[in-house]
Amino acid sequence: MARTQIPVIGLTGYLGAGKTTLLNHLLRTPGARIGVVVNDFGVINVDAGLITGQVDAAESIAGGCVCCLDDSGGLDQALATLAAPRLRLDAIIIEASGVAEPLALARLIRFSQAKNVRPGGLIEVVDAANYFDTVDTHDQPPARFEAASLVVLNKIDLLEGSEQDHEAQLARIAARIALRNGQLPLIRARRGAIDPDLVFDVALAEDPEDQLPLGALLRAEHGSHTHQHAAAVTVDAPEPISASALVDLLERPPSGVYRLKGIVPVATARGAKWWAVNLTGRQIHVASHRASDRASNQPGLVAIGVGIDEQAVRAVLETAVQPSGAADAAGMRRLQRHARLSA
Ligand SMILES: Nc1nc2c(ncn2[C@@H]2O[C@H](COP(=O)(O)OP(=O)(O)OP(=O)(O)O)[C@@H](O)[C@H]2O)c(=O)[nH]1
Repeated sequence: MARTQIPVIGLTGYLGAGKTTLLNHLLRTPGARIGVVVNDFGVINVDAGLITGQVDAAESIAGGCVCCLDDSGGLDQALATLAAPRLRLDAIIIEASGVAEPLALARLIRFSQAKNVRPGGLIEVVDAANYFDTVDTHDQPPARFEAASLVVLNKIDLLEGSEQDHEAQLARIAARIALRNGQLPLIRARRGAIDPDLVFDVALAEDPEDQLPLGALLRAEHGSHTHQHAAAVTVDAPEPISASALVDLLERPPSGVYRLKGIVPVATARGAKWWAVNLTGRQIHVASHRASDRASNQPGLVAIGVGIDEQAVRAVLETAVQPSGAADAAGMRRLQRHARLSA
């Protein structure tokens, strides 16, 4: 699938929750080309020292181009540099410091003027073993969960008591988070080991030919991580579909689906028009898709999530991609509105 726009992913979380650990895990994704913004801009204070070493290591290990900026420019400048086509990055990750304000980071990403990038969601890392001593110490659960698109309940190896106790503790945390944001998907992790498929697509599945066999070793190590695997459900959409059905799907994705993406033909009064759609959490990004970008693309949709009911998700996707002969003016207006908000 063509990646005309690079997802910019914010990594937030209370001090010590495990953001750098999770970032380093993502940086070990075989074949991934990840740009990391390590910059101080306003409220975002990145612990550049910690990441720089890892980024250097990831660059030589993964064979991917991992960029590390330490200029004093703003976020847009950093994103514009990283989005240069020659870098062919799969994703750009911004690790915010523990004291950064996730809502401010979400806004900065959302309103970035940099070209060729799109918001890729905000991952909030939580120390599950110390949740009520760190991030959630007041009457109300913190507002940061309103900005997040995925919560990683990290450090589950440190939960105390029996397995039953663990489940009870995690359920208490989930209930608190739901008070702020009932839509937020939660996944559990040890040492930030989440499935990278939840976060970005890797264009390069193989090691480059001049690569040391280190890549294969790393892949083996990576495969041994005990993370919750993401499941993907794919449906084809060879015929033009209804704009309303597409927008309904994006606005109300099936339960557990964290990402939804694809390229689909939409029925209009002037024939089929192509659209690239991307959903991360509840964040919708749609853009009309040029014919020249289409040659290598299979029209269809892919839904990704952890612990999803694959059959139920497939049924919802199949309903959305039902061929539609008629143009649907009301649906097109909704789609165009999302496109304007995405621009
Ligand atoms: N036992 C355990 N330790 C973890 C886990 N994840 C991270 N850690 C440890 O927790 C400490 C903090 O992790 P970091 O990744 O540096 O956390 P951070 O959120 O980047 O921290 P700040 O940048 O200071 O906010 C480190 O010592 C990690 O090794 C986990 O799942 N289990």
